[in-house]
Amino acid sequence: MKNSPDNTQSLWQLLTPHKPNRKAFSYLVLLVIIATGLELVLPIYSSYLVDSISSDGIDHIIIIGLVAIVLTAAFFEAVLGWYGGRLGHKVSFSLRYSLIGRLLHSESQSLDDEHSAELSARVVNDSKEVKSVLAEDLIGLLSGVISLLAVVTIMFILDWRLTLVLVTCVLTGFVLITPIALMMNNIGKATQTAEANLLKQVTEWLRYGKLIKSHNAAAQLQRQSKSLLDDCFTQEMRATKVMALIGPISNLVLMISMIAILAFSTYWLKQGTMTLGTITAFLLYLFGLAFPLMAMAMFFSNLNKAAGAASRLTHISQLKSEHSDATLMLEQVSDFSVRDLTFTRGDKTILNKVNCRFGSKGLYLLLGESGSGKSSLLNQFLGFYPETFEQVLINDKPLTAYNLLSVRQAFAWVDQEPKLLHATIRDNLTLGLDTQVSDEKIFQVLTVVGLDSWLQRINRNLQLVVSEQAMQFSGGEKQRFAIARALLRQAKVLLLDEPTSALDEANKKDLMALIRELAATMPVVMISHHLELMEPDDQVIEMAAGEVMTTMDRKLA
Ligand SMILES: Nc1ncnc2c1ncn2[C@@H]1O[C@H](COP(=O)(O)OP(=O)(O)OP(=O)(O)O)[C@@H](O)[C@H]1O
Repeated sequence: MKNSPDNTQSLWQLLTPHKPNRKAFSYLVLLVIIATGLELVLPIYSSYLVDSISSDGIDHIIIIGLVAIVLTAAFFEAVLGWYGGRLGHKVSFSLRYSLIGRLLHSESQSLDDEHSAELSARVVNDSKEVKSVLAEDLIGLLSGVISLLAVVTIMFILDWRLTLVLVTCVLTGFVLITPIALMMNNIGKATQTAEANLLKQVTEWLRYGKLIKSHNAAAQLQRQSKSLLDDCFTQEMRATKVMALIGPISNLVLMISMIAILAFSTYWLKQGTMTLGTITAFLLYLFGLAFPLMAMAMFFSNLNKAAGAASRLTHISQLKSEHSDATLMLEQVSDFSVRDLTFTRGDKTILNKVNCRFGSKGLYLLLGESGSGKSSLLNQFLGFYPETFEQVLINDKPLTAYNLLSVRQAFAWVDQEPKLLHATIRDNLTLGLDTQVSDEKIFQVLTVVGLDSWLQRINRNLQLVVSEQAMQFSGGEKQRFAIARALLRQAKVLLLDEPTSALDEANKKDLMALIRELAATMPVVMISHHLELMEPDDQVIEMAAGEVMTTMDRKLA
């Protein structure tokens, strides 16, 4: 993934559609002003309290006032934390929702070079960086700026000499801390990349757990994980070193400021040009300033991290979405074909000037050696490749004319290795269906595809979760299950990619009988390597090296 040249601009562009509305932002600013204001009132009130202590003690009303200010300040601080957090979480929700949508709706080829686990890590982790800069650091910055301006003004009114001392100390602290905090920028980006790599590898290894065990590769891969973990460790240690520097430097600046203020104020107190109350207020403001200053430094550091994350998320948010703005709905399929279709990937010509036509019913066998382009030809009808839409015709109209969703509703595709989601049997079977399907209908279809004994074995439990690793299906059962899923969609065309490859002779025969039954009412295009499956009425298309060699109604002798 490329980093865009201006990361901060990427962050802004990424957030623009998701940022809180003006009203919500105004409430946030109002809360910041109230909470910060109350915190600023406290030192002035304390100064007043100290100066009003006499040998008779102190007025109760003044103490009650102090408690009221402390409690109200605490209350508003809590409300601000809650409200700011909520705004940040909402932005994160909206951002993640749109990124997930973009990934799911993107043109399938745009993800060809990406790794799914890395993309997931981006959507989850990078958006977290963006959120924390909004939910936490932005509030810190706002209250920090307000505090700083207000405190310096109040102090200046209280005593300009001591203010000059304080401002000098604060500026020194800022000059020392900011460059160190900015070092976090590159570290943050490197940490995110290292973590995304780790997640990518671990996900892959867990997904193929049985392959790894069967190849005795567990120990080897665990050793490989060391270098990924080393990478994470190195970046995390760099961050820890920077943070370890920031803490003592802030403390040092705070201490020196305190000593300077105490020294000067004691001198001016002895001269009689300053009261004890003013000194109390200054010391409290000094403590109060430490947090906003740190928060401001953290904001700029985290802003850089978020901007780096945003440049990667922008890549996702700019993925090209599939075209589906055509309004013509595909209701019936009387024929479908490809005309002079050439399909390339990089330098490779996968399909070369292919012409073939399929009718409204019957079984079409797509034969050819491995790699001859059979699957690529079938995939053209599913609208995966916009560049060939004009050469793919349904009812003599190009694919561009049709609403893509209706095309995919009409063409059911059963993959060479049917994919089942980690979800219930019911959810797998009704994937993408808007209408409610009754249990009876599901049982009936499963029986039609010959899965009745399998159904008994799972106690007709449609809520059973299909596990990623457990073998709840044999190869043949999986194929049948995928065909049942296609039938439930009431598709008009069935595209089958080697459905018999995993089956023994008896199962192959049964499944072929089912396919032929279906082909009596609808077109079924089936990829196969097995010539012996052919029957007299089948139509055969033979492919070799991306070209159609023959299309014929082959009658067996
Ligand atoms: N997206 C792609 N990018 C690059 N090459 C591709 C892509 N899709 C297919 N190919 C290549 O095109 C060729 C044809 O692939 P295809 O899967 O269509 O063949 P096939 O006849 O169905 O093979 P098999 O019978 O083994 O399934 C293969 O060499 C494959 O590697």
